[in-house]
Parts: sequence; structure tokens; C-alpha cells
Amino acid sequence: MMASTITIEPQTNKNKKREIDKQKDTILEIKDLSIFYGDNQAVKHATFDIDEHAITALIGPSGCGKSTFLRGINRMNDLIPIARNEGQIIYEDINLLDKNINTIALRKEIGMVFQKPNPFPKSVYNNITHALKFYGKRKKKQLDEVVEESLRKAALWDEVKDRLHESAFSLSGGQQQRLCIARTLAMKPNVLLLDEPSSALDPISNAKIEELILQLKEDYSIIIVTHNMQQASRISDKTAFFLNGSVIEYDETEKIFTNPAHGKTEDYISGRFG
Ligand SMILES: Nc1ncnc2c1ncn2[C@@H]1O[C@H](COP(=O)(O)OP(=O)(O)OP(=O)(O)O)[C@@H](O)[C@H]1O
Repeated sequence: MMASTITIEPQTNKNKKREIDKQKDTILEIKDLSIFYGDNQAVKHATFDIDEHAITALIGPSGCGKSTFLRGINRMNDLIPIARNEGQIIYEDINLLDKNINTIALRKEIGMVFQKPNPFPKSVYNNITHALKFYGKRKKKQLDEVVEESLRKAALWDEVKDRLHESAFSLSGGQQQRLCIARTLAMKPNVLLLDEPSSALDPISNAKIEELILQLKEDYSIIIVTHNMQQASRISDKTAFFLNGSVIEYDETEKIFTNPAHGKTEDYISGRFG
């Protein structure tokens, strides 16, 4: 395999850099981003900055390109043979769409959680440690610490601390989703991409996930796709409204939901279509 000419910075430098970055308010600069599946252009010339330590909601009707956009950020679309990108996504002075990027490092740094909880068919403990072992962390004490820390951050520790060696499938759907979030946090990401993370869950689990996302904002920059307008207005700081692949409006969430600039945004959030 050809060595990457562009890589994500190693963890050792990252914390120092993060301290400096705290003064900066943009984590990702999206510049004229287009994403195609064959001839179908699913994302059209998106250009906007995503804030650091904020929750950004992506809203819009089904098929308007929200998930494609989200998957573009950590290059998950690379796994789809007919998908291709144009434009730039700038993160820490690196264009994430550069073909030489180290996508494994990128996906550690920019983690993703999907709509349906997808734990590995392993114990709760091993769900967290699986990737860590792959990256060479093998000392039990070290692994124990990361398991506890990640589960605490995902607000799951108290519920599972006595069940660490039971199958992840023995957990409820909501617990499984928090386990998937814990698994992502164990990789020490900087950005979390959440694709409708609570839409498959019951209302109580949904509320817990929302509460958790709000807590996580302290330490991570979060981008969430949601169909739930109440959810977007409750938890997000900024909202991007997508329609037919274009970002029609991007602004403070309060502005989008109380005084949108575009009639289409108003029609969508008031339920007139979608
Ligand atoms: N794997 C794929 N292969 C080909 N086309 C795809 C693929 N995934 C999505 N598309 C197409 O890209 C467009 C945008 O789809 P996308 O899933 O990004 O929309 P979305 O806004 O996230 O929709 P939803 O809210 O229903 O999840 C659609 O036309 C869809 O058919």
C-alpha cells in the first residue's frame, strides 16, 4: 500500500493543539462540496463552516442528501464504488477529501454512530476494547480504564458496570446505542457524526440520548442528522436545511425555527412538506 502523504496528526500532539484550537470556532470548513453517485448528484455545492464544540443539525426531507453529506465528512462514501466527491472539507488545515488521506486515522478522529444500534456480537467490554486492541492497546489495566471512561462518558456505566462480560445484545436498544457511542468515544475522536441516532428508539431512550448529546458537546463537535424537528430545535446550536442536495439555509437554530430567511425552510419546519 502506498504511504499517505497526508495524515491526521498523532494523538501526542493533538491535546496540545486542541488547547490552542479551543479559541477557534470553526472545526470544519465545507467548501463547494458536491457528492455524486454515478450521475446522481446527491450533494450540490455545499459551502459552510461547522462550529467547534457545538451541535449542528442537518434537516430536510427524505433523500435530500443529509446522510450522504455526513458520510462524506469521514469518507464513508469511499466504501460505495459509484460515489465520488468534489470540493473540499478542511479540518486542521487538511483537506479530508485528498485522495492520499489516511481514512483509518480519519475515522478515529471523526467518529460515526448510525441510526440502528450496531454493537459487535461480543461482550459489552469487548465492544469497547476491540478497536483499541487492533491499535495495539493490550494492557488490561489500560483497557479497563478506557472501558470505564468511555461508558461513563456515554452515561451507561452505572447500568452496565456489573454486566461488562455479558453479550452486548442482552442490552436494551437504547443501551446498545449508548454502547455504540461509548465505542466511538474510546477512539478519542474530536468530531462525532450522528445519523439519526435515536430515531429507532423508544421515547425514554431517545430522551437519554438527547441528554447525552448535550453533555458531549463540552468535549466534542457534533453533527447530527435528524428528522425530528423538536429534537433539532431542542439540542442543536446551528441548523442546515437541505433540499434536493442543496443547503437552502444554514443559521443559528433559533433563527431557523423562529424566523427562517427562506420560504422553503419555513414550509418544511412547519410540516407543509417532507
Ligand atoms: N449507496 C447509495 N448508492 C446510490 N445512491 C445513493 C446511495 N445512498 C444514497 N443515494 C442517493 O443519494 C440521494 C441522497 O440520499 P441520502 O440518503 O443522502 O438522503 P437523506 O437526506 O439522508 O435521506 P433520508 O432522510 O431518507 O435518510 C438519494 O437520491 C439517494 O437515492
